[in-house]
Amino acid sequence: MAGFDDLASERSKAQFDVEEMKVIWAGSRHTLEVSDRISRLVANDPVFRKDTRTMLSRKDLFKNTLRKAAHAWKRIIELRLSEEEAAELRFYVDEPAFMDLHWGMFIPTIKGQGTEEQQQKWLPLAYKMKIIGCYAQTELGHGSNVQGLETTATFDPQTDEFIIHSPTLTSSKWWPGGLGKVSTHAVVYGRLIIDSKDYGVNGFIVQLRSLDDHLPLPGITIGDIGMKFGSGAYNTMDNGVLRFDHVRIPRDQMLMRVSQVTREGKLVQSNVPWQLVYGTMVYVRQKIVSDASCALSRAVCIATRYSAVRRQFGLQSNGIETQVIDYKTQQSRLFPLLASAYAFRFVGEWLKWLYMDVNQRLQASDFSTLPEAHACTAGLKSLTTSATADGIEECRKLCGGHGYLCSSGLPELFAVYIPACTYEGDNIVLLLQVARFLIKTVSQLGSGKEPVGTTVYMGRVEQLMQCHCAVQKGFLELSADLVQAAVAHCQLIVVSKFIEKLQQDIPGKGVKGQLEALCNIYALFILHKHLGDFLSTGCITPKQASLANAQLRSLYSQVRPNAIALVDAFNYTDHYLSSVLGRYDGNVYPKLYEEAWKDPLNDSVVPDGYQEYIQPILKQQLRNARL
Ligand SMILES: CCCCCCCC/C=C\CCCCCCCCCCCCCC(=O)SCCNC(=O)CCNC(=O)[C@H](O)C(C)(C)COP(=O)(O)OP(=O)(O)OC[C@H]1O[C@@H](n2cnc3c(N)ncnc32)[C@H](O)[C@@H]1OP(=O)(O)O
Ligand SMILES: Cc1cc2nc3c(=O)[nH]c(=O)nc-3n(C[C@H](O)[C@H](O)[C@H](O)COP(=O)(O)OP(=O)(O)OC[C@H]3O[C@@H](n4cnc5c(N)ncnc54)[C@H](O)[C@@H]3O)c2cc1C
Repeated sequence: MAGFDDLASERSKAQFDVEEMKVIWAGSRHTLEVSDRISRLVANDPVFRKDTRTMLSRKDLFKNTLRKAAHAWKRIIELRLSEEEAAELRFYVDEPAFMDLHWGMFIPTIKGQGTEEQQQKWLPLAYKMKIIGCYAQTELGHGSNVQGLETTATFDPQTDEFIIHSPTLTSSKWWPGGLGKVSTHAVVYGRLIIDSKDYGVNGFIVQLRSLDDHLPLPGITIGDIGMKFGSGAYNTMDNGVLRFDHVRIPRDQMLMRVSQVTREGKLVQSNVPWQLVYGTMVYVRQKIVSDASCALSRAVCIATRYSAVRRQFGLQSNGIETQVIDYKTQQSRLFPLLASAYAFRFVGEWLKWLYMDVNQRLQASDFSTLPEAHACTAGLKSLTTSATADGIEECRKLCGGHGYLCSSGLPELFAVYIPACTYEGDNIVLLLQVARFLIKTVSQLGSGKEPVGTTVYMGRVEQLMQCHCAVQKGFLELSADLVQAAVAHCQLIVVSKFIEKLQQDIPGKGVKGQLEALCNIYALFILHKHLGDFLSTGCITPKQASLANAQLRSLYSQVRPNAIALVDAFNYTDHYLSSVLGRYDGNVYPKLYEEAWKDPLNDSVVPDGYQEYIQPILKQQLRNARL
């Protein structure tokens, strides 16, 4: 039968050791073992089913998410899962929920911005989930412009408290995940006011709901901000709205690693840079880059398997049509995405290392690499999420009409993924940060300060000094071009990190060869996409451009027999993929047919509403016909 045979035959053609590639993708043999074990644990647990998610009402969907989160937490305790295993469990449960913000932002903020004492007080409560926290920064009126936040935290020396207040409608906190219905606490960002003087934005731990009956505490108005894009998708999350009416908190609930307010109301700055108030965002952006390769590889896995099963036109001598994966146009759309998934995986690994390195340095009061860590996390978050969002949509189109069905898994994946281009920093705003960093680096070239890290190449480009003079005349005027320059800088990082990966010891028959092909596809595809820029700046000649395109076509042919094995190496379970088109066994058509009958519309042969709305029309037509 088509599908079973097709994928089995594809797998037999692979020219490399798939099991070794799985290790490369996972990062290590140990990580592969953990991820494989936990993915099966989730797939075999009926509480974690997700096949009806897109058909549930918001209330049912949300309650079901609470059920899953509680069950996940129970399993984590019962099985004594390590932090690594718990994170894998969250990944395979595959459902955005309040837990993400509690573990992913609330706890890291206390760790990064709290003093030792504050950590000792709050972290044990948070780790045991005796309190549940979220990250309340964005307001109705300001998200990107953090320094424009309006919430106030005014010090009252009489009582040794801060008074947290929302002075305007636009100062209402708006968007924080987990806030709407679940969180008992939040890190709230607001303007520190002492003696009528504004000292800018700082973080404060604020209790929102009673730990007894979950009702909002006095002075607090709180709720969910409403349905978001798509069915299922991010609607499992209670993104919330929050207003404060002169809510009092003890002074020691201001996060005081960066600056402290004394009992007398004096502001004392510590030796750490004030930018550490933005530290959680660096951490989460780094995480988002790692996650981009997961979302993209998932879409690519579905589209690649389906492209090998789907046949259209080109009747062959044996009487069967051509697999759509054999069309060069399909390959030229699909294989660059396959290469991007691998490229993002490796740059994500590197970024994780960079983040750990900067953290270790921060502990030792070395703040020198913070600007680069900020630029890299901001830029790569922007590049990888934009490419992944576009890539998922391209995979939907690569699957033709069936890609539009929820049962393909692609619509929900797209809907849940696209806010990544906005949250944790709008992608254009973040690229402007990279542009500023690049301009600053260029401006220091003449002063003898050698560029380091990802900007080391700048020391070799003489024309850059002239660029700097031009940019000095108008950063805002040139910002659209500067954003392109920032993207180019980030692409260079992605390609360099892929090349560095290839320089490592890579065991397994044929594995290195496949990765080299993918690396070359990624680099040449980027060149192809921006051919105009490369030609107009004289970086390459027209002859080189045409050679590069010929090389790209030949690389597609090289990857073609290995395509299915390259997506098998992601080691995704059918539960995780949740796609009829991407099934491991390729049994697409019978399952698509079966799936259709599960739709609630098919519960009855004659639909609800027939007698009210359809029958009268039909009868009317009958009368008109008689007339
Ligand atoms: C079903 C359940 C299962 C249960 C299982 C349970 C187990 C769970 C286990 C694990 C789960 C873990 C899951 C983790 C997942 C985490 C997912 C999170 C999801 C994300 C949700 C989204 C959250 C958000 O969106 S939060 C809000 C984010 N907001 C933003 O990003 C705002 C963007 N704006 C800014 O960052 C700034 O305003 C700005 C940078 C744009 C501008 O800043 P500014 O006004 O101060 O101006 P400047 O540009 O002048 O900057 C000044 C100076 O600072 C430097 N700078 C800026 N930013 C930073 C930084 N971040 N770090 C360091 N330095 C920075 C800048 O370069 C300037 O420096 P100069 O030297 O040039 O002065
Ligand atoms: C699903 C989701 C979850 C979220 N979770 C949280 C959370 O848990 N906690 C939290 O605090 N926040 C959260 N947010 C908020 C999120 O961080 C902000 O929406 C994000 O930072 C973008 O800010 P904004 O909405 O103000 O966009 P805006 O800044 O209003 O952007 C609108 C447009 O203006 C452009 N723009 C803005 N400034 C500039 C500039 N200087 N130059 C050029 N163009 C510019 C942008 O590119 C964009 O096109 C979440 C958002 C979403 C969508």
